[in-house]
Amino acid sequence: MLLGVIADDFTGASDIANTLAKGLPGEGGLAVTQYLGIPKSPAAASVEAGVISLKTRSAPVEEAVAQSLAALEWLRAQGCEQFVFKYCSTFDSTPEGNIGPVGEALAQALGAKGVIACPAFPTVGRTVHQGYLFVHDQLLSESSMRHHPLTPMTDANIRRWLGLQTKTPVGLVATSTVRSGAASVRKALDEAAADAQTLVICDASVDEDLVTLGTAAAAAPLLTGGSGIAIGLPSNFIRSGRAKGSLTPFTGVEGPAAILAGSCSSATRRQISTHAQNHPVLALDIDAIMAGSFGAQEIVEFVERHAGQAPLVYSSDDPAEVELLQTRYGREKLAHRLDGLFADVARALLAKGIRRLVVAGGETSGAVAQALDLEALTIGPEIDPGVPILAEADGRIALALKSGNFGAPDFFEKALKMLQNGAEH
Ligand SMILES: Nc1ncnc2c1ncn2[C@@H]1O[C@H](COP(=O)(O)OP(=O)(O)O)[C@@H](O)[C@H]1O
Ligand SMILES: O=C(O)[C@@H](O)C(=O)COP(=O)(O)O
Repeated sequence: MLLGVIADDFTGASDIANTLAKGLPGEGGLAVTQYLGIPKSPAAASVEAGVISLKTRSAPVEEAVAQSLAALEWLRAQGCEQFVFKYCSTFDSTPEGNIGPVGEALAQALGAKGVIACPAFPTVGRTVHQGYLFVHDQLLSESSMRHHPLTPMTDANIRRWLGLQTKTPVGLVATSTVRSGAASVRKALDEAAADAQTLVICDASVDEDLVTLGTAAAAAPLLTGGSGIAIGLPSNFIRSGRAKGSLTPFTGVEGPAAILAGSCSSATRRQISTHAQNHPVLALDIDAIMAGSFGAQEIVEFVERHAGQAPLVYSSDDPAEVELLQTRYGREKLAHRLDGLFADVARALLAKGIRRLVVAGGETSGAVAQALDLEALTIGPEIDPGVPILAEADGRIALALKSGNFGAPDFFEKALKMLQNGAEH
């Protein structure tokens, strides 16, 4: 294994696995496997990039650090030469963490300073200018991310926000330096290192900026960022002859299907209303769930009753209702209960022979994937930017784990078709 990625949630892991598998146009990507948690056995010899999905984005800081270091150890034991810490393109974190503490702990373990920190993902509108993160034409703090149920993002100055989380000062490499080329970026990162800066926010607003950052970091032990930071990395390995440059084939999986959505993001809510126009949907009654009068069994019955019609079950709600429910039940208790419910539903559906499953939301996907006890998934074609098809090696089940904010309004129908037919939907 050449490249090891530690991702702080499961959808984010799919997102960067997709970037690495795709590579640059005309060059091909790396042979990527997404692991669900830290594997218990060694990786297959054919794997060039291993992406470990953790569920540490909203975990207590010490737990997130410990799990990330354990993932680093496993990847080191597989022979990785370089490591990436993948977090969200909207920098999902709180003033306590976990981007800062995990980034600093990994850097310390690898003896790295002047480490790139760049959440930019221009394809989906995430760009960084002078250390300020934009979501399309809005500052992060003016976007719908200010209402996120677990990590409300209220400051777009991510250098300042990250500074609240770190022990060492946070640097900045601005666009003017990035546009001067990889050598200038390298020099700026070396200067940052000499100045005791561990993490350095790097501006990027187009893919070419990210390729420049990737080239500048060809020999760096550690990079951190969104999936965009990986755009230039396969090239480093392919051009130096260390990787072949390949595309993973996927032929499709036939059989029962379902969609589960726990994401409350505006993109997911739009996808739910689009899907509801011509498919059966079940909106969960949260009060009934919290009272124990409605649960996994009723949900599975709904899915079975609508077999063949792409049934969708969702807990998603608008920010005002989410706030109300959180006040009523407590933010963590509610999220824990809903994540657990989706996990129970997924386990029951798998036992009943589900073959295609689409899940919306990072925390929700983490809970579901853990419940399904899947260890390693290969990466198939991209459904929408940042969301690939995932398949178990033995072909038992194909999945799409969709980041809350990703995907076009018709994502759910398109995803189920692609899980069935491969790239031809
Ligand atoms: N109606 C709801 N009210 C409050 N919290 C909810 C509701 N529905 C889902 N949640 C919780 O909100 C969180 C959404 O996070 P996540 O699944 O990561 O979605 P996203 O990818 O949009 O961030 C989950 O922990 C989920 O359990
Ligand atoms: O970087 C991104 O935006 C995604 O890969 C991601 O991590 C999104 O997380 P969720 O919205 O919690 O799924």
